[in-house]
Order: sequence, then C-alpha cells, then structure tokens
Amino acid sequence: MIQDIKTRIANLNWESIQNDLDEQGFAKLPVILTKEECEYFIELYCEEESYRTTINMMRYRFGNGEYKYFSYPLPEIIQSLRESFYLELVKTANRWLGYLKKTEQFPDHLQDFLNTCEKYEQTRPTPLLLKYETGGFNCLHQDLYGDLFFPFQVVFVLNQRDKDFCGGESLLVEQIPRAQSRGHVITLEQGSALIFPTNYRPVLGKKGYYKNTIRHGVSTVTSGARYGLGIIFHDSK
Ligand SMILES: O=C(O)CCC(=O)C(=O)O
Ligand SMILES: [Fe+2]
Repeated sequence: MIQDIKTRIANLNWESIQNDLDEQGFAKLPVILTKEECEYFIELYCEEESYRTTINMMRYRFGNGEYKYFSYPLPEIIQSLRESFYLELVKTANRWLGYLKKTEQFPDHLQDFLNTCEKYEQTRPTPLLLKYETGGFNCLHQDLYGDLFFPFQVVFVLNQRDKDFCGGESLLVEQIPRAQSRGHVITLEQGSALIFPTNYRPVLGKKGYYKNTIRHGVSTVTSGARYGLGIIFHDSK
C-alpha cells in the first residue's frame, strides 16, 4: 500500500506537471488517494495523540476553521507522500533556482533537506489536516516557517465537493510586480491535489525572470464540512 503510494506519485504525468508549474506556477493533479484513504484521514482528524498542535483559525484571524499539525513520526502514508512528491518537485525547485541565477541547489532526497532545516532550527513537522465547517474559510497566506523553505507545497481535498460540502474552492492570488493581482480558483475532487508555490513563481520577462508572489487560501464553505490534507516539505521553527 505504501509502496503503492510511491508508485502512484511516480506514475503521474510529470512532464505535463512540470510544464504546468513552469507556465502557470501551479498544477492540478488527478485523483490520487482512494475514497477509503480519504476517509481514514477524516477519522484520524479526531485522534488527538497524532498531533503536536491544533490551531483555531478564528483566534489568530487566519480565517474560520481548524487545523492540526501532525507530530513525528508521521503516519506512514503521509511520510510516503512527502518523500515521493519531494523526489519529483526538487527537480522543479532546482530548475527555478537556475532561472533566478541562484547557485545553491536543494538536495535530491527529503531527509537531506530536513537535515538542513535542522541547522536552521526548523525541526517541528508541518504536514497538517484542516477542517472547515459551514461558513469556514482560509484567508490568503503563505506557510513560511523559518528562513529555509521548499518552494512548493501540496494540498489534497478529502471529501466530496457538492455532496459533503459546497463552496470551499482553493484560491491562489498572484501579485504581479507593478501591476494588479491575478486570482485563480481551483476546484478539487475527493482525493485529488493541487501543487502550488509556497512563496513565489519565476516568470520570464524581457530582462530575464522576475518573481510573482503567490498567496493561497480557501473560499467560504457555503454548506457542509470540508477536510484537507496539506503536505509542506520544510519543517517549522
Ligand atoms: O485547506 C486548504 O485547501 C488550504 C490548506 C492550506 O492552507 C495549506 O495546506 O497550507
Ligand atoms: Fe496554507
């Protein structure tokens, strides 16, 4: 099953995903997790011993909803998702560094990147489950938890759109230098995912690449409850 997760990720159409990431900064993925796997996570949401921290979003004015960061060791399936997405996305991450004429490179394997995070005192795990009930939303934000960050993150929706919940679309807003911002609305089916930039995306201009800052959020859940699984690669201070 876990081996199977790795195969599922490796077998995605990475050529097309890499192209989407370069062209638009984000990539919508097909269904990856089965209904049973999604239900497993929704049930896991209530198992308090799996988490290091629970955040009430209203309390911090982050939105309306709740999320929980897993503690280490991560559930095997999340560890596998994190490792296998990293293996592919590190190629894009390093290509993007090249576009921006940066010489440093991210290591090929997640564990080596996490060892570097440790040097920056970023040792707390960041994968999380999120829950929004009717009226819930997530304000536009970025998830940078220290000086070191991986340029991509992945989010899965765990229940069925238009059946278990309405609204709750994924939002990306791109801040274009010296221009107005552009919004993207992405609807995700149960078990499908979105890859998006944690901080910015490089865009080719007349004088080389420049950066569009990107923030993400979730529109209001107009009925029902929406659960999500976020895979963030860098650890937190
Ligand atoms: O619930 C969502 O889709 C957004 C999750 C999010 O903000 C994240 O994974 O960082
Ligand atoms: Fe986020």
